[in-house]
Amino acid sequence: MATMTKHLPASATVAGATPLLAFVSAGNVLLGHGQLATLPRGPAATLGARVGDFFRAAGPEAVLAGALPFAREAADYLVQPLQISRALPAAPAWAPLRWSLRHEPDAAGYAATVQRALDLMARPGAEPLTKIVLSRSLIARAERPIDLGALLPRLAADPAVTAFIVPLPDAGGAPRVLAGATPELLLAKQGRQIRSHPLAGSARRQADATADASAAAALARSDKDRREHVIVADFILDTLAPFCRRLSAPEGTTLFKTRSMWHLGTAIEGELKDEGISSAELAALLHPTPAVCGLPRERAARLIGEIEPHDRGFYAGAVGWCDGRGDGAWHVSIRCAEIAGEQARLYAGAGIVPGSDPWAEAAETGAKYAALLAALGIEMEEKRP
Ligand SMILES: C=C(O[C@H]1C=CC=C(C(=O)O)[C@@H]1O)C(=O)O
Repeated sequence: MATMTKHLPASATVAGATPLLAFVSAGNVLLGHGQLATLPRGPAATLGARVGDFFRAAGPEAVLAGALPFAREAADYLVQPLQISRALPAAPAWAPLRWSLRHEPDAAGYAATVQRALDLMARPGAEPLTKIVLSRSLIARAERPIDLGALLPRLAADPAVTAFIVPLPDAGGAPRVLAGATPELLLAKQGRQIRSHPLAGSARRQADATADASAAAALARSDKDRREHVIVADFILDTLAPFCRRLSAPEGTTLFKTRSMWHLGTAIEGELKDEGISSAELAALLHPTPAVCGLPRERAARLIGEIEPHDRGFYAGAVGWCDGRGDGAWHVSIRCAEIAGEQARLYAGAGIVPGSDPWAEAAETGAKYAALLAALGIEMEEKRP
């Protein structure tokens, strides 16, 4: 049986201090304070077994929360908080920061990578690449450390997202967290009931109401975006079907909006055959879906590793929590940044299918930074040269 590491850091204190971890969505708050234990770390394929061992020892009331990295083979980081609270404490005021910004790559470099992927897709091969999600990152450096307690309510200002802050494993420098405002539910489980709400297919929101409605209507009609989306919804339905006695997407694909983006979304609901399977195990099976990786999954993941200039780390992974009954909620870790001290590394990706326009995809990734830019108080305008 896997062993647990237990330690009680000096910061293991009370509700009210900056939490160790947080999930905040409309009407739902889960804050974890202090770190009681760490789940032995491992790859996605062993998460279900490790979580099962953990709760057999820790009992049904315990909670594990944390992050799965993008790469299925890389080690996850889940912790058991010492204390849970369900209300947001009064937040410290946000003190505006001065920022220096560096793109990795910039829009032109990203568009060139997209073109490379499109060329690969056009080449006939034994294992055709149907979709790949390519990302880029933006390194933002402030003159002072970023105040996570003040950032959390700013991330949660949009009721359409789940704001989150989760600790990341020690990398030698300042303590690291992944903080974000994700709109995408990978998997939620309560008893036998499961839900997933994949998103793929995007358009930037517009300030003018008429232009905004036209952007949404164009997205709903877009063949490229619908193809991008259907691949994700079908992958999730196919992966979950063997575990379910009922599984459906009752409303079909609909438009979903955050404050900065329109998306195509599909609300999937199901009833498990065996409610004993944990939400963590199901999330680890689904992850990474073609909303962040591609199809076929292994080929897309390999190519992402080869052609993206940065390591995704915990971006485009999953963040969430699970209790001893297996209930829990796991979200796709997008619209997020890895934050350590005064630095935030923001990430944004876009799904590429035959017919994608490299510059339009670069603009889409620029738009997807908006949620984090607004929360961090960064003004950025990226112009096509
Ligand atoms: C990969 C990201 O978004 C995914 C989720 C929604 C829409 C997407 C798209 O239209 O490409 C992406 O699949 C990201 O925000 O970094």
